[in-house]
Amino acid sequence: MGIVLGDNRYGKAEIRMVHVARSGAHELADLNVSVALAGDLAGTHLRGDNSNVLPTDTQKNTVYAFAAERGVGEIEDFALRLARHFVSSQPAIARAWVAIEEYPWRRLGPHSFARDGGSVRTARAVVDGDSEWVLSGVRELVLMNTTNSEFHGYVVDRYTTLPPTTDRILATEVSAAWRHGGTTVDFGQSYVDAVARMTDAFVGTYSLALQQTLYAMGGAVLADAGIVEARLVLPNKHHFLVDTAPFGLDNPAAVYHADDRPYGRIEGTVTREDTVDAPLAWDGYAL
Ligand SMILES: O=c1[nH]c(=O)c2[nH]c(=O)[nH]c2[nH]1
Repeated sequence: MGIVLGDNRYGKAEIRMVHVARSGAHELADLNVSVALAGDLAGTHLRGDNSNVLPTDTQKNTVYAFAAERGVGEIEDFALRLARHFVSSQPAIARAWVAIEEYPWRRLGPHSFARDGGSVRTARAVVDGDSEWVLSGVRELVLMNTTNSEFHGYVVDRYTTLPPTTDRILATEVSAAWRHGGTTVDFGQSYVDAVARMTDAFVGTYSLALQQTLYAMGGAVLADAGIVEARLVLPNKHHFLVDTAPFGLDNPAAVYHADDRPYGRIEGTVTREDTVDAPLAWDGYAL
């Protein structure tokens, strides 16, 4: 029976780089950069012929060198520069994926910062020959509505114990990513707007299901005409009312147990009607 080499890619993962821009008040970029390359790499797999292999160590150095030469700027632009470089400078490399996470720091002074507990900004640039895609995203965006959430009308079978509710806590930790229609975008402003619109949609939706809230949040991201597709993963962070009757106490929707597992996991994609799918942009992307 013959054995055939299938899809493969390789690269340096999780390059933790901190860049300090020192003109005026210092600017901090705290990044986690991952590179993956694909192309004519059969030789290394089949024979250990590394003549087409740009070492992952060199890829790491390239990330540092690009930051040293021109700074970082918006993470989408930095990812694009890197992905274009690997494809254009390496004849054997046909495709590059560069993913970046940016950790938030709050300014305390001209050269002082506190690591923020807030959400992580993400970006991914994918270059395949002449085709390019850019994704932006957010994760660890934790949101809660303490009312305006109901859940009822669902299927009831012999295993159902969940009571219907007309008033519950709705809480989630948003992981979302969205695809831009182009590559020339003010990514910083676009990110701020997308997160604000998504958050407003969570706050403003009277929810009959987290699925309904997801669709509203995805649609809010697509209110930006430059964004063509949004994918969201919303864990339903269940809050169960504690039974205080054994203590002779009322619990009028005040004391909850915040359960961490198991959780409902609601996933969805929202696209413009006329959008062409971009499977390579999302290939291997885990929200
Ligand atoms: O918003 C919800 N969607 C569900 O699909 C679901 N299932 C469940 O048990 N609780 C909820 N809540």
